[in-house]
Amino acid sequence: MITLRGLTKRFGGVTAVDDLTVEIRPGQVTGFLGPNGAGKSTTMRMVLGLDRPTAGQALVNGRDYRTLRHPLYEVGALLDATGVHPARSGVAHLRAMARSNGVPERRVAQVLDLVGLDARAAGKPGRALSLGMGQRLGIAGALLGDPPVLLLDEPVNGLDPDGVRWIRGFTRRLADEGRTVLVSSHLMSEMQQTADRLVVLGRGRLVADAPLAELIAARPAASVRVRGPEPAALAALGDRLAAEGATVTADEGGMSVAGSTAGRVGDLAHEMGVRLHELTPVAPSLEEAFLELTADSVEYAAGPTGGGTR
Ligand SMILES: Nc1ncnc2c1ncn2[C@@H]1O[C@H](COP(=O)(O)OP(=O)(O)OP(=O)(O)O)[C@@H](O)[C@H]1O
Repeated sequence: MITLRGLTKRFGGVTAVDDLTVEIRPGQVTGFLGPNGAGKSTTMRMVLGLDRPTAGQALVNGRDYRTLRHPLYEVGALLDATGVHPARSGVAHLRAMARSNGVPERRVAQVLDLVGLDARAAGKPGRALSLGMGQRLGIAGALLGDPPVLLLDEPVNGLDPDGVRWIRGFTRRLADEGRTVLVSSHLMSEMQQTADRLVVLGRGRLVADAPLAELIAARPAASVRVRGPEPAALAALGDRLAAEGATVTADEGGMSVAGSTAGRVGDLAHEMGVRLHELTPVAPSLEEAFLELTADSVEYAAGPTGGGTR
């Protein structure tokens, strides 16, 4: 379990994370979604004790990271690719990590096995690792202490389709084992494939916190597609809808009606005796819904003060 309470981080004049209160629960993959610069990495860094909150709290299993006696046993993280020294092998990296955290060395072979890295791959120096192997190694490191909580920051960035599939399957398995799994991404399409629940950030603020299915269902219908065999009757229907305040755009074989509902268009067509062959609500794509949710922060990211330095 990860608990954020009023979590706030300011860097000079930039509020990277703004009064964030949310609970990330076990047994689920929680997608942490937001455009670049929304504050996802900063939030994860505060959970891991790498950045100190300006205000509020970030708790792992009810405790501040800095008070955990054996943090590797409580929370594992993949923050950036691997952190493996270019000249050091993956297995040497994991052994050093295990030693300095009081994890028995036999666990190294176990985690390599879990992430599907064989001895040959694990024996390569950091500089010879592909991005996909580097991610697996990073996740192996996160799993060394078999922690109940895992944070993965943009784990699929730059991976090939096989690597992406592997990460998706693996995060699912970790959640099914009852762990708390928080996975960040700036891509709605990615989260759609991975997450049970979404926590959406925009400009450091909580924009949504709901099951994925609920967010999908809550998307408003952007417009209604209407087709019929009688152009004149359809045009009359369009005029009535426009008079009610809808925006009607004629297109081939029919029209598109925004600012009304399929129910209203259908009722009116019935009342006017207009034959219809199609009446289809057209929902915006999830990507569009996401952009809408985070529109403020997108503007912010594109604005003159958006691209601050780390
Ligand atoms: N150490 C720092 N010093 C100053 N500003 C920072 C620092 N770290 C982050 N920021 C700023 O805080 C804001 C949030 O950044 P953060 O990296 O947390 O966002 P993000 O959602 O993880 O985006 P990305 O996917 O691009 O990493 C940005 O405006 C960023 O420039």
